[in-house]
Amino acid sequence: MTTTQIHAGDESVIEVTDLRRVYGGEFEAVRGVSFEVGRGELFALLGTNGAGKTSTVELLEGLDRPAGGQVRVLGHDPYTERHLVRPKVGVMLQEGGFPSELTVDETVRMWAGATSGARPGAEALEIVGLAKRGGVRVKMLSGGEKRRLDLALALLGRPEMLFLDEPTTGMDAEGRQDTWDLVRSLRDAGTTVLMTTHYLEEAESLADRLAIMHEGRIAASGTPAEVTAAEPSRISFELPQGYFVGDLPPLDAIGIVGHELTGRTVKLRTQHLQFSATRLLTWAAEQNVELRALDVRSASLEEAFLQIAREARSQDEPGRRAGDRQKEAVA
Ligand SMILES: Nc1ncnc2c1ncn2[C@@H]1O[C@H](COP(=O)(O)OP(=O)(O)OP(=O)(O)O)[C@@H](O)[C@H]1O
Repeated sequence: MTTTQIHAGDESVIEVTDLRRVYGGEFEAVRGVSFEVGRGELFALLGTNGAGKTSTVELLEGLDRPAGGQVRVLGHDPYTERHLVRPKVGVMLQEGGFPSELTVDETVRMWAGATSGARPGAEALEIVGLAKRGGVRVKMLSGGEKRRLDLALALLGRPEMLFLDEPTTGMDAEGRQDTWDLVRSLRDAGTTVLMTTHYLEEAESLADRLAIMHEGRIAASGTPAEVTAAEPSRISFELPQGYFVGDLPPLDAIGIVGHELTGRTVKLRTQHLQFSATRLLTWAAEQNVELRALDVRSASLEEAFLQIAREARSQDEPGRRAGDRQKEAVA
């Protein structure tokens, strides 16, 4: 899928049109990105390292003037009308950067002083599960706890719109799950959320819609189901004793677009999972054989992401032959 424009529902909280960002007058980190985020939606921006996610989000936060294109957040230009946008927006940056000698309580108080209509600090700490850590110096917090503190600060102003830049980096599995529950509950309460993440499972679990960036452009976009639907599903099993791959029904006739044999384990890829699996199981029943270690699954977002990244890279290398790309797709 290579959609470059993403449409939100009825009311757009974020509208990005042909956005560009250039560093040092020559390096174009964001090269014509367009998408919309609707009110109450959770939108995830994914991408390879250096794809331009942070560069894009910083423009949405009004930290720089775009080199080209347009950004509207809550109906305003976040750079020239920052004073109108900032009070309604919560931002959790990748690096919080608050003084590490202060305690958690002192940090929250300091931040609340600079936030209009701030909720009580204790309430923000309670929401993120840091209520009992108020007296601890920031430098003594674990990486995951620091991310929770970042989130508490972003929530102080009861934001309509929340920017989360890699919100669960450094958290253990439980902390990550708690943060996911929290982000979901904020979204369910009507907060619009735009997050970047390296964890594809996080995007798959949380995002209503997402975009995958590669080298400054959107390479794929849609709901997690739409993005993964374009990728082949997998069927794997152990070849029954005494059988060879050639004994299976003709693979192209049952919708298989790629196969691999490792020892006796067969891995098949198909765009028509139900059709291929039914034909294969019918064959097994007719042969009266059991397909041991049978595993049938749709593509995960991770597989879709890796494939999109591979395709994007191969398009960057026009000298590569189409056959090479096919081999990679089968692997
Ligand atoms: N201040 C800067 N000056 C020059 N180049 C920059 C600057 N900030 C980022 N870049 C470059 O712009 C590109 C996009 O960077 P950006 O941080 O937006 O990517 P990202 O998708 O957020 O990456 P990551 O997943 O690694 O955080 C990278 O090539 C990066 O090296």
